[in-house]
Amino acid sequence: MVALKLPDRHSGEGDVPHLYEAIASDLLNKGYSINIGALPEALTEALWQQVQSLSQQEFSAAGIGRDKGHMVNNFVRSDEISWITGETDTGSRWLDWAAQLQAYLNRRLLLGLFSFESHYAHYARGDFYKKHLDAFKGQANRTLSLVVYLNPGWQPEDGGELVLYTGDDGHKLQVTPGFGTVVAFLSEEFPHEVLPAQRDRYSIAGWFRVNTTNSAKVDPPA
Ligand SMILES: O=C(O)CCC(=O)C(=O)O
Ligand SMILES: [Fe+2]
Repeated sequence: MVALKLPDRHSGEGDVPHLYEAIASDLLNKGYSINIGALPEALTEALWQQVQSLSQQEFSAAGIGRDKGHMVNNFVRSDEISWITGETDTGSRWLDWAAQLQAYLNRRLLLGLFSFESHYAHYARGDFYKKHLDAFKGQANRTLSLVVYLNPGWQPEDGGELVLYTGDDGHKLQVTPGFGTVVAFLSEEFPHEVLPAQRDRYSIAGWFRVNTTNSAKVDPPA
């Protein structure tokens, strides 16, 4: 008798269109998407291994704002970050996964996402990130925020939820930072915060940008 092997949705990084489509349709309908434990398991495991192997030296205090405006402000956020590059196998697998998501969203939603940057974040016990927006309206910088959590066995009493303010009426959602959960939201639309956790909390935060190199100069005059 021939044993049929059923495809395992989480067996590899190849089977991603289902998740990409879930994110695309959620963004279209609501502007945000929450997918519990949805990142391919092998990739989540590898990222978890990597974040655990980073030494304290490879993390630095997270700042607010970019370039000259960049400031470390422990009143707003107290986590530490480490930028992800394609120099390691795991880093490049993650960046490939994000690039495929970018390509899918551009095809499906015509978002015109152009670049992606991301970092690991470590919130030690008690760390937080107060309510903020990842981008400011009118400055076409960060368009889509993406967060993935790397915390096996997270319990409700561990805290550390992401609070996403989804409505003008103050309506909010709380997301448990559980292993492989993937959250995406339009950066200009959704204020959010990270509540203090009772144990170490690991994540990746990333942002897709549109191309801001002065399109007026590049486009031919009408
Ligand atoms: O870790 C999270 O849940 C969100 C992090 C965040 O808001 C940020 O890094 O901008
Ligand atoms: Fe944020």
